[in-house]
Amino acid sequence: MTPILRVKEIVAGYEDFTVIHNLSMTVEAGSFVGILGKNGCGKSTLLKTLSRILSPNQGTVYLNEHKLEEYDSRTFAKNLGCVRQETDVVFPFTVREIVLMGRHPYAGRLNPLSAEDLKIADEMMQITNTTHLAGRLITEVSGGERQRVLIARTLAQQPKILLLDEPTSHLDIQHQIEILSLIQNLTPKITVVGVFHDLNLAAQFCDRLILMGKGTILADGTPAEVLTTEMIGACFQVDMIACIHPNTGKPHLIPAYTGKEEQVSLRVHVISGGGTGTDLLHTLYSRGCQITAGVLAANDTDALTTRVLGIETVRETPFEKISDNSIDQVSQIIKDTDVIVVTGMPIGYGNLANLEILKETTKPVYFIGEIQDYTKGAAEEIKKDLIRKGAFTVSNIPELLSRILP
Ligand SMILES: Nc1ncnc2c1ncn2[C@@H]1O[C@H](COP(=O)(O)OP(=O)(O)OP(=O)(O)O)[C@@H](O)[C@H]1O
Repeated sequence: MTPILRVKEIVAGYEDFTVIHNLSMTVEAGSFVGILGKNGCGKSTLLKTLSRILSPNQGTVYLNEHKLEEYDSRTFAKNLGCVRQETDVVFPFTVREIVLMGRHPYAGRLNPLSAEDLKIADEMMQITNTTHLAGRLITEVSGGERQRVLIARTLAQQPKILLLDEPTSHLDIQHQIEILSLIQNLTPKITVVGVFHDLNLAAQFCDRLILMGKGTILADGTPAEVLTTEMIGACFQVDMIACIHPNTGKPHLIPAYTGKEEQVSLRVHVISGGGTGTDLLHTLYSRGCQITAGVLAANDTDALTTRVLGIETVRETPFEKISDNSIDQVSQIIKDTDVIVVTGMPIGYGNLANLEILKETTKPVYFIGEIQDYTKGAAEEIKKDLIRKGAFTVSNIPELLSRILP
C-alpha cells in the first residue's frame, strides 16, 4: 500500500541548530500513529516539518507521493490539518468564528461561507463537545476548552491527515479519553499522527508508536513492540515495568520503584491468589523487600504480577491440586523468610495446602483481609488455629507495613 506520508532522510532544525538528523519514516493511510520521546528530542520539530511550518534543510516529505512544496496552500489545508502546541489565537473571536476558520480553504475568494460550511462547523463543535461555547470568546475559555475548539477548527478543514501536538496536554482525564476516543474513531477515514507524553494513553489508543531519541527514531512498531521495559529505559532513563493491561490487552507501564530504591533486609513470603496479593506485592517490591510467593496457579493474576516483578514464585499447573513438590518448595522457602503474609484469597480444597504448610512454621504469620473460604470451614479452622498460636491479623497494607518494616 502506498503510504499517505513519506519522510525521506530529512535533516531539520533552527538556523545552525540541527534537531532532526537524517530521519525517514512512512505513515500508512488510516492509521493512528503516536510519536513519543523525551522533552526536547524533536517531536514538535518533526511535526512542524510535516506540516510545512518548517522546511527541512535536507531530504523530502511526500504527502500522497507529492512533495509538500508542490501543494498550493488551499489544497494543502484540505489534505493536512495540524493542531499545534503553541497556538496563535490571541484575538477575541468567538468559538464559532474560530471553528469556521477551518472552512477557509473551501470558501471562494469573494464568497461568504456557505450553509454547508456552517453545518460542518456545527458538526465539529458537536463532536468535540464545544457547542455550548459557540458564542463565547476564545480568549475567555479555559485551556482545555480552547484545546477542544482548536481540534474542532482543524477537523472543520476535513483534512485527510491530522497532526496533533500533545492534543490532550490541557485536558482533564474525562476530556482526554473523550478526545482520544473521538480521534481514534476518525480513523481509518482520517490518518492521525500525534505527539503524546502519556505512554499508557498512547498505548491504548494508537495502533503504531514511534519512539524518538535525539532527532532520530529509536523504535517503530505496535505498542507492544515499542513500549518494552528495555526500550523505555534506554529512551527515558527510567526504570519502568512493562506489563499487559488485563482490561485492554495493551502494554501498560508502571514505575519499577515508587519508594525506597535500596533493598531492605526483610524477607517476606506472600501467600495469595486471585489478584488479592497484587497491591501488596507491588507495595513490598517498591519498599525494597526481598519477596517470595506461592503456591500460585501459574495463570493467576498474582502469578502474573510476580512474573512481571521478577519475584521468586512457586507455581502450580492451573486447576491442579497443590502438589507435594510445590509444598516442599514453599516449606524450604519459608525456612529462610522473616515474615509470612496471607491475603484474603479464595481458598478451596485444591489450594488448602497453602494454609496447611503454615501449621509447622515458627515464623511470624500475618493475615491481611478475610480469606474467602470454599472448604466448608476447613480453611477457617486452620486460620483460627494459627491465630491461637500467635499469628496476627491486620486490616490493611499500611498497618502491615507499620508492623513488619524495620
Ligand atoms: N523556534 C526554535 N528555535 C530554536 N530552537 C528551538 C526552537 N524550537 C525548539 N527548539 C529546540 O529544538 C529542540 C527540539 O525541540 P522540540 O520542541 O522539537 O522538542 P520536543 O520533543 O517536541 O519537546 P517537548 O516534549 O518538550 O515538547 C530543543 O532543544 C528546543 O530547545
